[in-house]
Amino acid sequence: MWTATASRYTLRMNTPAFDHTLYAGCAAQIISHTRELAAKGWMPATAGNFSIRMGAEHAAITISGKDKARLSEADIMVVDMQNNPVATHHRPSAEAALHTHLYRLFPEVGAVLHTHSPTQTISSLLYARDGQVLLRDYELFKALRGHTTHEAELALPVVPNAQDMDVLTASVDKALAGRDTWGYLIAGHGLYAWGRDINEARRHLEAFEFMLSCDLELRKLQR
Ligand SMILES: CSCCC(=O)C(=O)COP(=O)(O)O
Ligand SMILES: [Zn+2]
Repeated sequence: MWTATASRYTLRMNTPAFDHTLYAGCAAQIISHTRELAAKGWMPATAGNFSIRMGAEHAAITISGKDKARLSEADIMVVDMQNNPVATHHRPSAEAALHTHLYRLFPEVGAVLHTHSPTQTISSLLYARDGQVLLRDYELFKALRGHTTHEAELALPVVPNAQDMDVLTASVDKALAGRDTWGYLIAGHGLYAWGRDINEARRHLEAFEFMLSCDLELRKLQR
């Protein structure tokens, strides 16, 4: 009886908390995308955070405060869907709650990317009062999953910034209700974009960045 109990205990102790091979693959993808986007100047001064879903219960995510231009595998950790660190004492991104919120809300979401480019930050401040940026007639709508034509109007939500993640998550919940979007802006802060995998999330992020930069240029010309 004692032996059986002991061996069951040992078995549980040896069970890994997550699939390490899957984690290593996710970490490699996060590292290459963060490096490329940091090189564009979209992640200054340690800003931004990236994650990839690892099944129903876990996500690989950047550790808080790291220089996103110089990440190595040791800078990527695993959290559960309530933002608790898994098998590590590291602290996840200060905005991990915004990532897991999207994974809980949308089962098809496989990756979440957050950057702080100047264009994203300026647009988010310009449109903070409106609560959205209205984008019209861009061919690049077709880079967004589910969009097949430029003949459309797309509202990118803008939520107020907050340091309290419960407050911020509640604002995002409200802004996303009944809306079909692959991203949102946080005022004075930056852009969140997501997709079924990291390549799709990156495409969505770049499409939003491009359309927001066109919008800013148009505003200058129309003055
Ligand atoms: C230095 S930028 C302020 C924090 C932030 O907005 C961000 O995106 C990075 O925070 P993290 O904890 O993920 O490093
Ligand atoms: Zn941020």
